Amino acid sequence: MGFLIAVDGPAASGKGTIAAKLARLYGYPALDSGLLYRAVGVRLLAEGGDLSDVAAATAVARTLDPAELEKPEVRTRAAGEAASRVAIHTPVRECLRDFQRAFAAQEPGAVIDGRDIATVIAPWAPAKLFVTASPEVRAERRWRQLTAQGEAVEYADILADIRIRDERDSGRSDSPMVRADDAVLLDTSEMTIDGAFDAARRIVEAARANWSGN
Ligand SMILES: Nc1ncnc2c1ncn2[C@@H]1O[C@H](COP(=O)(O)OP(=O)(O)O)[C@@H](O)[C@H]1O
Ligand SMILES: Nc1ccn([C@@H]2O[C@H](COP(=O)(O)OP(=O)(O)O)[C@@H](O)[C@H]2O)c(=O)n1
Repeated sequence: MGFLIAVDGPAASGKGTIAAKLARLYGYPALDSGLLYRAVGVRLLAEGGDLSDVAAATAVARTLDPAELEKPEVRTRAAGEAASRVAIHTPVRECLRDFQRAFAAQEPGAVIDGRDIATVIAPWAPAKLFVTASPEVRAERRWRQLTAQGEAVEYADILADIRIRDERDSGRSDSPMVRADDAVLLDTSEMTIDGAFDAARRIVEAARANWSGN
Protein backbone atom coordinates (compact mmCIF):
# COMPACT_ATOMS: atom_id res chain seq x y z
CA MET A 1 0.00 0.00 0.00
CA GLY A 2 1.20 3.48 -0.79
CA PHE A 3 1.45 6.65 1.24
CA LEU A 4 -2.22 7.56 1.59
CA ILE A 5 -3.11 11.01 2.85
CA ALA A 6 -6.64 11.01 4.30
CA VAL A 7 -8.23 14.46 4.59
CA ASP A 8 -11.56 14.44 6.40
CA GLY A 9 -13.69 17.27 7.73
CA PRO A 10 -16.99 19.13 7.51
CA ALA A 11 -18.49 20.96 4.53
CA ALA A 12 -16.49 23.87 3.12
CA SER A 13 -13.67 23.56 5.65
CA GLY A 14 -11.15 23.69 2.80
CA LYS A 15 -10.28 19.98 2.81
CA GLY A 16 -10.64 19.62 -0.96
CA THR A 17 -8.36 22.59 -1.58
CA ILE A 18 -5.74 21.18 0.78
CA ALA A 19 -6.09 17.67 -0.69
CA ALA A 20 -5.61 18.95 -4.25
CA LYS A 21 -2.53 20.95 -3.28
CA LEU A 22 -0.98 18.02 -1.40
CA ALA A 23 -1.64 15.78 -4.41
CA ARG A 24 0.13 18.26 -6.69
CA LEU A 25 3.05 18.57 -4.27
CA TYR A 26 3.66 14.82 -4.07
CA GLY A 27 2.54 13.93 -7.59
CA TYR A 28 -0.23 11.65 -6.27
CA PRO A 29 -3.72 11.22 -7.71
CA ALA A 30 -6.50 12.86 -5.70
CA LEU A 31 -10.07 11.68 -5.12
CA ASP A 32 -12.80 14.00 -3.84
CA SER A 33 -15.00 11.26 -2.36
CA GLY A 34 -17.85 13.72 -1.77
CA LEU A 35 -18.33 13.87 -5.54
CA LEU A 36 -19.41 10.20 -5.51
CA TYR A 37 -22.29 10.95 -3.12
CA ARG A 38 -23.09 14.19 -4.94
CA ALA A 39 -23.31 12.32 -8.26
CA VAL A 40 -25.65 9.73 -6.75
CA GLY A 41 -27.94 12.45 -5.39
CA VAL A 42 -27.90 14.42 -8.62
CA ARG A 43 -28.81 11.44 -10.84
CA LEU A 44 -31.47 10.21 -8.44
CA LEU A 45 -33.16 13.62 -8.47
CA ALA A 46 -32.78 13.90 -12.26
CA GLU A 47 -34.57 10.54 -12.61
CA GLY A 48 -37.38 11.84 -10.44
CA GLY A 49 -36.41 9.62 -7.51
CA ASP A 50 -36.76 10.24 -3.81
CA LEU A 51 -33.59 10.79 -1.74
CA SER A 52 -35.01 8.64 1.06
CA ASP A 53 -35.64 5.69 -1.30
CA VAL A 54 -32.78 3.36 -0.37
CA ALA A 55 -33.32 0.91 -3.26
CA ALA A 56 -33.43 3.65 -5.88
CA ALA A 57 -30.37 5.41 -4.45
CA THR A 58 -28.48 2.12 -4.33
CA ALA A 59 -29.36 1.35 -7.96
CA VAL A 60 -27.83 4.69 -8.95
CA ALA A 61 -24.71 4.12 -6.83
CA ARG A 62 -24.20 0.68 -8.38
CA THR A 63 -24.21 2.11 -11.90
CA LEU A 64 -22.27 5.32 -11.30
CA ASP A 65 -20.13 6.38 -14.25
CA PRO A 66 -16.92 8.36 -13.56
CA ALA A 67 -18.05 10.92 -16.16
CA GLU A 68 -20.90 11.88 -13.81
CA LEU A 69 -18.35 13.27 -11.33
CA GLU A 70 -17.26 15.84 -13.92
CA LYS A 71 -20.67 17.43 -14.46
CA PRO A 72 -21.07 21.00 -13.16
CA GLU A 73 -24.41 20.00 -11.54
CA VAL A 74 -22.57 18.03 -8.86
CA ARG A 75 -21.03 21.29 -7.56
CA THR A 76 -24.31 23.06 -6.76
CA ARG A 77 -25.81 23.81 -3.37
CA ALA A 78 -28.63 21.33 -4.03
CA ALA A 79 -26.14 18.57 -4.87
CA GLY A 80 -24.40 18.97 -1.51
CA GLU A 81 -27.70 18.63 0.30
CA ALA A 82 -28.76 15.64 -1.82
CA ALA A 83 -25.37 13.98 -1.25
CA SER A 84 -25.68 14.07 2.51
CA ARG A 85 -29.18 12.59 2.28
CA VAL A 86 -28.16 9.60 0.14
CA ALA A 87 -24.96 9.16 2.18
CA ILE A 88 -26.96 7.94 5.20
CA HIS A 89 -27.97 4.76 3.33
CA THR A 90 -25.65 1.86 4.15
CA PRO A 91 -26.13 0.03 0.79
CA VAL A 92 -25.19 3.24 -1.05
CA ARG A 93 -22.00 3.53 1.01
CA GLU A 94 -21.21 -0.15 0.38
CA CYS A 95 -21.49 0.32 -3.39
CA LEU A 96 -18.94 3.15 -3.27
CA ARG A 97 -16.55 1.53 -0.79
CA ASP A 98 -14.50 -0.83 -3.01
CA PHE A 99 -13.69 1.91 -5.50
CA GLN A 100 -12.46 4.20 -2.72
CA ARG A 101 -10.44 1.42 -1.08
CA ALA A 102 -8.75 0.53 -4.38
CA PHE A 103 -7.97 4.20 -5.00
CA ALA A 104 -6.58 4.48 -1.46
CA ALA A 105 -4.22 1.53 -1.78
CA GLN A 106 -2.45 2.52 -4.99
CA GLU A 107 1.31 3.00 -5.15
CA PRO A 108 3.22 5.15 -4.58
CA GLY A 109 0.48 7.11 -2.82
CA ALA A 110 -2.83 8.94 -3.08
CA VAL A 111 -4.86 11.69 -1.45
CA ILE A 112 -8.57 11.30 -0.64
CA ASP A 113 -10.82 13.85 1.03
CA GLY A 114 -14.17 13.09 2.61
CA ARG A 115 -15.78 12.28 5.95
CA ASP A 116 -14.85 8.67 6.74
CA ILE A 117 -11.56 8.10 4.94
CA ALA A 118 -9.41 7.82 8.08
CA THR A 119 -12.07 5.97 10.07
CA VAL A 120 -13.74 3.51 7.67
CA ILE A 121 -12.29 3.52 4.14
CA ALA A 122 -8.61 3.35 5.05
CA PRO A 123 -7.91 3.37 8.80
CA TRP A 124 -4.37 2.23 7.90
CA ALA A 125 -3.61 5.60 6.20
CA PRO A 126 -0.15 6.79 7.30
CA ALA A 127 -1.20 10.47 7.18
CA LYS A 128 -4.55 11.68 8.54
CA LEU A 129 -5.84 15.23 8.78
CA PHE A 130 -9.16 16.45 10.12
CA VAL A 131 -9.68 19.89 8.60
CA THR A 132 -12.24 22.15 10.17
CA ALA A 133 -13.28 25.82 10.58
CA SER A 134 -16.11 27.59 12.37
CA PRO A 135 -19.58 27.25 10.78
CA GLU A 136 -19.61 31.01 10.05
CA VAL A 137 -16.27 30.92 8.25
CA ARG A 138 -17.29 27.83 6.28
CA ALA A 139 -20.59 29.42 5.31
CA GLU A 140 -18.75 32.53 4.10
CA ARG A 141 -16.40 30.39 1.98
CA ARG A 142 -19.22 28.30 0.53
CA TRP A 143 -21.29 31.44 -0.16
CA ARG A 144 -18.39 32.99 -2.08
CA GLN A 145 -17.75 29.76 -3.98
CA LEU A 146 -21.39 29.27 -5.04
CA THR A 147 -21.77 32.97 -5.92
CA ALA A 148 -18.64 32.78 -8.09
CA GLN A 149 -20.19 29.75 -9.82
CA GLY A 150 -23.21 31.89 -10.66
CA GLU A 151 -25.68 30.59 -8.04
CA ALA A 152 -27.86 33.22 -6.36
CA VAL A 153 -27.64 32.30 -2.66
CA GLU A 154 -28.00 34.12 0.65
CA TYR A 155 -25.33 33.83 3.35
CA ALA A 156 -27.94 33.07 6.05
CA ASP A 157 -29.35 30.16 4.04
CA ILE A 158 -25.88 28.72 3.44
CA LEU A 159 -25.07 28.97 7.16
CA ALA A 160 -28.31 27.09 7.90
CA ASP A 161 -27.35 24.43 5.30
CA ILE A 162 -23.94 24.02 6.90
CA ARG A 163 -25.41 23.50 10.36
CA ILE A 164 -27.97 20.97 9.13
CA ARG A 165 -25.35 19.09 7.13
CA ASP A 166 -22.92 18.99 10.08
CA GLU A 167 -25.65 17.46 12.21
CA ARG A 168 -26.72 14.95 9.59
CA ASP A 169 -23.15 13.92 8.74
CA SER A 170 -22.00 13.54 12.33
CA GLY A 171 -25.27 12.06 13.59
CA ARG A 172 -25.78 9.22 11.11
CA SER A 173 -25.18 5.67 12.30
CA ASP A 174 -23.08 4.43 9.35
CA SER A 175 -19.65 6.05 8.99
CA PRO A 176 -20.43 9.30 10.82
CA MET A 177 -18.16 12.28 10.36
CA VAL A 178 -15.76 12.13 13.29
CA ARG A 179 -12.08 12.85 13.78
CA ALA A 180 -10.10 9.60 13.92
CA ASP A 181 -8.18 9.28 17.19
CA ASP A 182 -4.90 9.50 15.30
CA ALA A 183 -5.90 12.27 12.87
CA VAL A 184 -4.33 15.69 13.35
CA LEU A 185 -6.87 18.48 13.80
CA LEU A 186 -6.31 21.50 11.57
CA ASP A 187 -8.59 24.47 12.27
CA THR A 188 -8.32 26.80 9.26
CA SER A 189 -10.77 29.46 10.53
CA GLU A 190 -8.03 32.08 10.78
CA MET A 191 -5.84 30.78 7.96
CA THR A 192 -5.43 31.79 4.35
CA ILE A 193 -5.38 29.03 1.73
CA ASP A 194 -1.58 29.22 1.61
CA GLY A 195 -1.34 29.18 5.42
CA ALA A 196 -3.63 26.16 5.68
CA PHE A 197 -1.69 24.30 3.00
CA ASP A 198 1.59 25.05 4.72
CA ALA A 199 0.26 23.71 8.05
CA ALA A 200 -1.11 20.62 6.30
CA ARG A 201 2.21 20.02 4.54
CA ARG A 202 4.05 20.10 7.86
CA ILE A 203 1.64 17.57 9.37
CA VAL A 204 2.07 15.27 6.36
CA GLU A 205 5.86 15.59 6.41
CA ALA A 206 5.89 14.55 10.09
CA ALA A 207 3.73 11.51 9.23
CA ARG A 208 5.99 10.63 6.32
CA ALA A 209 9.06 10.72 8.56
CA ASN A 210 7.38 8.11 10.80
CA TRP A 211 6.11 5.96 7.93
CA SER A 212 7.64 2.53 7.63
CA GLY A 213 6.87 2.24 3.87
CA ASN A 214 9.05 3.51 1.01
N1 LIG B 1 -8.19 28.85 4.17
C1 LIG B 1 -9.08 29.34 3.29
N2 LIG B 1 -9.36 30.65 3.28
C2 LIG B 1 -10.27 31.14 2.42
N3 LIG B 1 -10.95 30.41 1.52
C3 LIG B 1 -10.72 29.10 1.48
C4 LIG B 1 -9.78 28.49 2.36
N4 LIG B 1 -9.76 27.17 2.09
C5 LIG B 1 -10.63 26.97 1.09
N5 LIG B 1 -11.21 28.12 0.71
C6 LIG B 1 -12.24 28.31 -0.33
O1 LIG B 1 -13.46 27.86 0.26
C7 LIG B 1 -14.23 27.13 -0.68
C8 LIG B 1 -14.48 25.71 -0.14
O2 LIG B 1 -13.24 25.03 -0.11
P1 LIG B 1 -13.15 23.48 -0.44
O3 LIG B 1 -11.71 23.12 -0.41
O4 LIG B 1 -13.93 23.17 -1.67
O5 LIG B 1 -13.90 22.87 0.84
P2 LIG B 1 -14.37 21.41 1.17
O6 LIG B 1 -13.67 20.46 0.23
O7 LIG B 1 -14.00 21.20 2.60
O8 LIG B 1 -15.87 21.43 0.98
C9 LIG B 1 -13.45 27.16 -1.99
O9 LIG B 1 -13.96 28.19 -2.80
C10 LIG B 1 -12.03 27.46 -1.55
O10 LIG B 1 -11.30 28.16 -2.53
N1 LIG C 1 -16.38 10.24 2.36
C1 LIG C 1 -17.54 10.92 2.32
C2 LIG C 1 -17.66 12.09 1.54
C3 LIG C 1 -18.86 12.74 1.49
N2 LIG C 1 -19.93 12.24 2.16
C4 LIG C 1 -21.25 12.84 2.09
O1 LIG C 1 -21.38 13.64 0.94
C5 LIG C 1 -21.75 14.97 1.26
C6 LIG C 1 -21.07 15.91 0.29
O2 LIG C 1 -19.67 15.82 0.52
P1 LIG C 1 -18.66 16.91 -0.04
O3 LIG C 1 -17.34 16.58 0.52
O4 LIG C 1 -18.80 17.01 -1.51
O5 LIG C 1 -19.27 18.21 0.59
P2 LIG C 1 -18.58 19.60 0.83
O6 LIG C 1 -17.70 19.39 2.01
O7 LIG C 1 -17.78 19.93 -0.40
O8 LIG C 1 -19.74 20.50 1.04
C7 LIG C 1 -21.37 15.14 2.72
O9 LIG C 1 -22.18 16.10 3.39
C8 LIG C 1 -21.53 13.74 3.27
O10 LIG C 1 -22.85 13.49 3.71
C9 LIG C 1 -19.78 11.09 2.93
O11 LIG C 1 -20.73 10.65 3.56
N3 LIG C 1 -18.60 10.45 2.99
